[in-house]
Amino acid sequence: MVADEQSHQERGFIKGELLYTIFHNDQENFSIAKIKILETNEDYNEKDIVMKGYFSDLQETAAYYFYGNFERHAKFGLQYKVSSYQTFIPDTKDGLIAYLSSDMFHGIGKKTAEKIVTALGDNAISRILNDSKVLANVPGLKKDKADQLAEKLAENQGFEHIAVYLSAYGIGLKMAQKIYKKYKDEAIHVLNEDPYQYVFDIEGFGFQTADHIARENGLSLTHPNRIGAGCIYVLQKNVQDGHVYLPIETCLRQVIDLLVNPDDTLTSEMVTNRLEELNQKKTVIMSGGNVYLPSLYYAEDGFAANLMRLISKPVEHDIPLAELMKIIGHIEEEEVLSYGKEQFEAIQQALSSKLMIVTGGPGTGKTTVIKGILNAYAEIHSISSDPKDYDSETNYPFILTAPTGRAAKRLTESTGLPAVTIHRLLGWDGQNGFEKNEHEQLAGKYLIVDEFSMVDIWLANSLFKAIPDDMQVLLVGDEDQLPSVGPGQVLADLISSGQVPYVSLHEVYRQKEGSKIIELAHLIKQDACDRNVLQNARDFSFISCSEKRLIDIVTAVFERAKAKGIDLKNIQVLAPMYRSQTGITEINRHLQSLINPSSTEKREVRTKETVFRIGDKVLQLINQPEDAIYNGDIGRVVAIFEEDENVDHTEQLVVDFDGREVVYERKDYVNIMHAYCISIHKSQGSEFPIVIMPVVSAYHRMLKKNLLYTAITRSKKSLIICGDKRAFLRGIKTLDSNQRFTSLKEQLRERLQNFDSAHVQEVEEEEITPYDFM
Ligand SMILES: Nc1ncnc2c1ncn2[C@@H]1O[C@H](COP(=O)(O)OP(=O)(O)OP(=O)(O)O)[C@@H](O)[C@H]1O
Repeated sequence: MVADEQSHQERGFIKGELLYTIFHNDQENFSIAKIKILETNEDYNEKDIVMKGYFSDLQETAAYYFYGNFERHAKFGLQYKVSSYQTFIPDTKDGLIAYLSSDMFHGIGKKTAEKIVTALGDNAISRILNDSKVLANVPGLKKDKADQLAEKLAENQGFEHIAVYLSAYGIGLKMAQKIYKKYKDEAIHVLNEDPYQYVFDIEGFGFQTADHIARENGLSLTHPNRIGAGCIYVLQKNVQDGHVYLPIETCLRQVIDLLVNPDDTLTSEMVTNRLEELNQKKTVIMSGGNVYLPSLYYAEDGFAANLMRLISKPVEHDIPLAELMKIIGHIEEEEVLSYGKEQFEAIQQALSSKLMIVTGGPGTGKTTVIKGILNAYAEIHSISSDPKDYDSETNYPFILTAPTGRAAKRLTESTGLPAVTIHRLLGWDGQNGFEKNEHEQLAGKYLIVDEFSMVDIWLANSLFKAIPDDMQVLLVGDEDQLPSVGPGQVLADLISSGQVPYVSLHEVYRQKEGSKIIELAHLIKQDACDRNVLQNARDFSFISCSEKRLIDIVTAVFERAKAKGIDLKNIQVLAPMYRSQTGITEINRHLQSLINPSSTEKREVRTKETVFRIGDKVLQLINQPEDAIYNGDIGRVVAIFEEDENVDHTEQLVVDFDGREVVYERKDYVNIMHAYCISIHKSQGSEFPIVIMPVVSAYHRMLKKNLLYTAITRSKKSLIICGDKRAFLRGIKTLDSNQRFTSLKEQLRERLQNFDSAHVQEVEEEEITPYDFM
C-alpha cells in the first residue's frame, strides 16, 4: 500500500497552520514550531501545540496534516513528535480547482485547472508529483506551462510528498530527508524503478528494507538489480569484518544465502553473470578469482604501488657500516646504555633502509630504538634532533605519528618529541579527503608511525601517497595485538610478505624491574603460560569468581580502591563484549551508579538506552577528525545545556577530552557511550595505570590470544583479572581463526618480482659495451 491510499483518518493527525517557528536547522531540516490547530482526531483539546520533527520550512499561508504522536518533554511539557506530514490539499473537485488556480501557480487559470482535474481526477496532485508526464494527457495544456506547474508543485510539496510516500514503507522522516537530499524529485521514481539503488547511495539504508519494497512492487526474486544489490551488500558486510575482498566462491555462497531463494530459481550462474556485469561497470572489481569493492581494491593497489615507489629509491645518505657502528656507539655513550643485539640491528637497518618495520611486546625497547634512530640520523646528517632548534620555516625533519589521539600522546610522552595523529598529519578536510596527498606531500626526512597494527588499508594508502621519495620510514607495532578495526591487516601482511626489512625485538628490558604484567604478556606471546603464572604479585592479581558474582567483585575492587584513596579515574575496566549479563553495558550501568550516582545537583540527559550525567566518563565511538577526537578517546561530561540556554537553541552535552571540549547535540549522542568499562577493541592504542579485566566463560566466543594479549598490555602499573582461570588459560591458547581476506602480500611479491626483473634487465643493458662484441 502506498501512502496516498492511506487516509489521514486511519492515523492520528493534527491539521493546522504555522503560528511561528521556534527553531529550524537548515542542514538536517529539523524544526520545532508552534501550530494553530484547525482539526484533529487526537485526544487533545487545546488551540495550539508545539510540534517537532524533520520537516522543511513550513509556509505561513498553507495548512498541513501532521501525523505523529504526543511526547512529554521534561521542561517544555506536551509536544507532538511528527513522523510525517503533508500540505492540506482540498479533496473535493472544487477545492482542487481553487488550489491549482491560486496565486501559487502562475499561468494556471480556473479553466486550465478544471481541465487538469477533469483529465487526472481527484488525485491529480499526487499523480503529477509521481510522474509529471501525466500532464500530457490534459487537453490544450502547453508543455512549458505543464513543466512550470510540475516544477512549482514539486518545489512546494516535493519533500513532504516523498516523505509521506516513504512513510508507508516504515521509512522515517530523518531517512526521508537523506533520500530527498540525494534524489530530490526523483526519489519516488528511483524507488519504484529500483529500490536497491537506495542501498548503494544512501548511508544506513538496509538491503532488507529495499528488498521488502521491491517485493511489494512485484520485482522478481531473480531481478538483476536485486542480485546486484545483494552482491554489494555482502561485500560491504564483509568489510565490517576486516576483509578486503571475498573469494568468488565465498561471495557467491553468501549472496545466494542472502537472497532467499525458495524455488532454486536463483542460480550461482546468474550471480556470476551479474558480478561480471558489475565488474565491467567498475562497481566491483574482479581480479585473480577475488571480488573487491573498488575503494578497497584501489587502496590496496595504491598502497602497494607507493610502497614500491618508496623502496625502489636509494637512501639519501648511505654510510658504510663501520661509520654507522661508530655513530651508534656515540649514542650509546650519550644515553648511557648498551643496545641489545636486536636493538642494534633495528637501528642500523632503520638508518640504511627506506622503509623498515620494528615490532616487539611491552618493554622490549621500541621507544629506546626510536630515540636511537633519530639521534643517529641527526648525527649522520649533522642536524639537530631538538625541535626547539627549528621554526615553522625550517621544518623539523622528524615526523612522529600514530593512528589515535591517545597513541600519539603516549608517543610524545615516551620520546619527549611532538607527535600527532595520522589524520592531523595529513590534514583531514572534514569531509572525505586529506590535504596531503600525492600532489602535496609531507615535508620532512624521517617518518615514524607508531601502533601501526591499528592502521587499516585505507589510511595506509592515504599516508603512503603523501610520503615523498626522499623520506625514510619506520613502522612500529606489535604483531600479536588485534588487527585494525577497519579492513586489512597491513602490518601482518607487510611482515609476512618478507619484502620489507623487519626486526622483531624479543628481549624484555622492563622485566628487570620485576613486572608480572610484562612477564605474563611475553609468556602469552611465547605460548608458555600455565596456571602457576597466575599467582598474585605486586602488580598483578587474579580474583577467581563465578559469572554471577563478577559484577559484585568488579564493584568491590572499585570500592576498595576508593577507600585506599586511589583516584578512580586511573582504573579502567576492559571487557570483550557488550551484550551479556556480564557484558560492557551491564558493567557500565553498575559502575555509573557507584562512581557517579544521580543527584539533584547533577544535570542529566536521558536517551532510550542510557542516562548521561555531569561527571560521567565517556568514550568516543567514531573518528571525528574535525574536532581532533578519535574512535577510542575517553573524556568526561562537563556540562549539559538545555535548549533555551545556548544560541543554537539545542540541548547540548559538553565532553572534555584532556582539555579539548567537544559539544554534542542529541543526534550525536549515539557517538558516545559510558566508559567505566570499554571494549578491548576500543582500548587499542591506549594505556591505563590500573586495568580490571573480567574473564568468564560466557565470553568464550571472544576469548582469543590476540584479544587477551591486547587487554593485558594496556595496563601500566597494575592488572586485576576477575573470573575464571580456566576460561583465561583456554583463551590465551586460542588463535583467532577468522583469517582476513587480503591480497597485499601477493601484490607486493608480484610487484617486487617485476621490479627485480626490470632492474636486472636495466643493469644488463647498461653493462653491454662495444667491447662485448669485439
Ligand atoms: N638496551 C637497554 N639497556 C638498558 N635498558 C634498556 C635498554 N633498552 C630499553 N631499556 C629500558 O627498558 C625500559 C623499556 O624500554 P622502552 O620504553 O624503550 O620499551 P617499549 O618497547 O617502548 O615499551 P612499551 O611498549 O611498554 O612502551 C625503559 O626503561 C628503557 O630505558
